[in-house]
Order: sequence, then structure tokens, then C-alpha cells
Amino acid sequence: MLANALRPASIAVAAVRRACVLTASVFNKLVKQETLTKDDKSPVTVGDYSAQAVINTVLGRTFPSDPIVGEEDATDLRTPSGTVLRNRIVELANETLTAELQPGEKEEWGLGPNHSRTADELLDAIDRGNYNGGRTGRMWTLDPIDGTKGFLRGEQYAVCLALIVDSRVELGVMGCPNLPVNAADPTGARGCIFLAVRGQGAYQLPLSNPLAGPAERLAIPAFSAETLNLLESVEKAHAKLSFNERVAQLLGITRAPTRMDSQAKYCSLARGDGGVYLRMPTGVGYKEKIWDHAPGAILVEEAGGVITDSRGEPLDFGLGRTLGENHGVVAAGKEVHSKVIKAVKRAKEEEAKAETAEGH
Ligand SMILES: Nc1ncnc2c1ncn2[C@@H]1O[C@H](COP(=O)(O)O)[C@@H](O)[C@H]1OP(=O)(O)O
Ligand SMILES: [Mg+2]
Ligand SMILES: [Mg+2]
Ligand SMILES: [Mg+2]
Repeated sequence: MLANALRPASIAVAAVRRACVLTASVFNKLVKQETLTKDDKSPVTVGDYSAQAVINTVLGRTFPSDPIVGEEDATDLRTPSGTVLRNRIVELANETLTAELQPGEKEEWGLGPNHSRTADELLDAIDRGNYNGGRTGRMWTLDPIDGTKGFLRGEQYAVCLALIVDSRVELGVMGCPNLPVNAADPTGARGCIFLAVRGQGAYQLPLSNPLAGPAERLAIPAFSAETLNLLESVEKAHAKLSFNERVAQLLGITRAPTRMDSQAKYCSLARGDGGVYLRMPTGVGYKEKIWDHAPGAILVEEAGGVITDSRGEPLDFGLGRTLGENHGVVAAGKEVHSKVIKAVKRAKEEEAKAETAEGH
């Protein structure tokens, strides 16, 4: 199996799998005091913090000189009012790190019954995610729970990790505990890991046993106007869904969009559950973060697709923690992608015309 042959891939898959076990168990026990609201008003749960603690601990052990651009930081957990949350995170992270080794996992990665950490070590691990990113060098980027709102609703979310070298994504791993293994059987088994390695393909692995189980290679299928549909956000504040509707019309799409939280949308695109990922800025000045797109971007590319901003320009992972000025994101199979870019251009022109007519 590819993940086994490549050390960074196998370590990333193992770390993401453990974080998925943790988040899935947190969901079943989550109580209200275990959620905080961040300055940007988004929620963060014990799940987000402990998943970041687990993954950063593994990366700190296996790649001690690699910096990490992670979404969360431990500032709030170091205050007296953070004590209850902190204790819970330490307990959960240790439970996860010390669980028995699975086939393919190695004790030298800092996993297994002998590898309990202190509270300080775990808070420091969370804060290893404070790196600011940049144009050159090797770095990881982590979203310990992408789609926290979906997570809290019991719907889709993803544990997302990518390795970036000189601004190029080289490896992406996404764990989707609630995603059906087969979209055609939505009530069937759930839980998948997606892995992409630059030049080596995109794969779906079983969440229960990703390093030793079967790997299915993914390729975006061809679509016609009749079979095409959009993959878009559930949260209206995250993307301009009215714009998507017009783009769908221009493309002659008749199927309803699939609304789904998190980068699980990229996973769905890579395996052909939907044909277009379309995310347009809402106009409030929000900048997209690199951890929200890096793993998805390489998965789409390795499945044969194209990912750009809404103008057709490549996404730039070398600008720091964000993708810079927000021009949205468009991802699709090659042929569909160029059609979408044209439709987006036309919808933007219409919008500009309407605004001029209204005297804006
Ligand atoms: N105002 C916003 N605009 C766009 N994306 C946002 C905004 N606030 C949070 N996000 C992030 O959007 C992503 C989910 O988007 P969606 O599920 O709609 O595709 C998440 O990464 C979420 O962060 P988080 O990781 O904290 O959940
Ligand atoms: Mg968040
Ligand atoms: Mg996110
Ligand atoms: Mg997140």
C-alpha cells in the first residue's frame, strides 16, 4: 500500500485516523461547556483542540524540525477559566495517543501505551501550530476539525492535514468519520480516509484500518449537463449560494446542489459524487485559510481535476496562513472546470451590470 511505502504519508494517515477516533467519540459525549466561541464568532470544541494536540504531537516526534500552520492555539486553555476544558483535552489526547498500535503503526512515532504526555507537553504541541507559513521551506498545515458547525450538527466534517514544500502541496490526508463509504449507499457504512501524494495518485482508504486495508484509487469521472451538480457549503455565511444558482443555470445543470460541510466536498468531488466544487466569497472580506484547501487541492489534482480561484488563477499556498485576497475557489474535472470558469465570468459580468443599473 502506498501509505506504507512513504513514511510521511503513513505517519499522516495514522495521526489523522487517531484524531478521527477521538472526534467521533467526543461527538457522542459533547456537553455545552466543551465548546468555546472564538473571536471570529466560530465555535471550537474539545474535539478541535485535542485533535490538534494529537496530530501535532505525532508530527513533533516524527518530523521535529517541520513547522506547522495549524488552525487552533492554546491561549484560551492556559487561562484559569480554561482549566476544565484543558483537563478534558489532556485526558482525551492521552487516551488517543496511548491506544494500542494498529497494523502499520510504529511505536517510534510516539504512539502506544507507553506514550502518555503531560498537560504542558500537549498545550505546547497545540501551539506548534503557530507557524505563519510562507513562500519557501517545508511545512505542515492542519485543520483538526474542518466544518466544526457540521461536526456539532452530527453531519459532515473532516480532519485535514497537508504537507507543503516551497508553496506546493505534496501530500494531503483527510479523515471523514461521517462520510458514507459509498455515496450510492448513504445509509450504509461510514468513515473514510482520503490520501493524495504528488505524482502518485488519490486514494480512498477504510477509516477503520487505513494502513493495512484496501486502497481504492480515485479518478474524477466524466459528466454531462444532465449528470453534473454542484457541491457547496451548508452555511450561507461561508459562500455566496445565490451566485452558485446562477452559475448552475448557465451550465444547464438540472440536478439540485449537494450541500455538505467541510473539505468532505473535495473528497466527494474526487470520487465523482458531485461534479463541481464552487465557493464564492460573500463579500465581507473573509480570507480563506490554507488548511481549508491544501489537502483538498492535492486530492482533486491527483484525481485528475483542476483547482483554481474563480478567475482561473492557481491558489497560492505561499502567502502565509491565508490564500490572500479572496477570489473564491473552483474545482472540477478538467473539461468541466473550464466551462465553470466561463460561466462564473459571465455571472460576474451580469452581477456588475445589475449593480450599475441599480446605481451602486
Ligand atoms: N465567514 C466564513 N467564510 C468562509 N468560510 C468560513 C467562514 N467562517 C469559517 N469558515 C470556514 O469555512 C470552512 C467550512 O466551510 P464549509 O463547510 O461551508 O465549506 C471551515 O474551514 C470554517 O472553519 P472551521 O474549520 O472553523 O469550521
Ligand atoms: Mg474553526
Ligand atoms: Mg476549516
Ligand atoms: Mg477547523
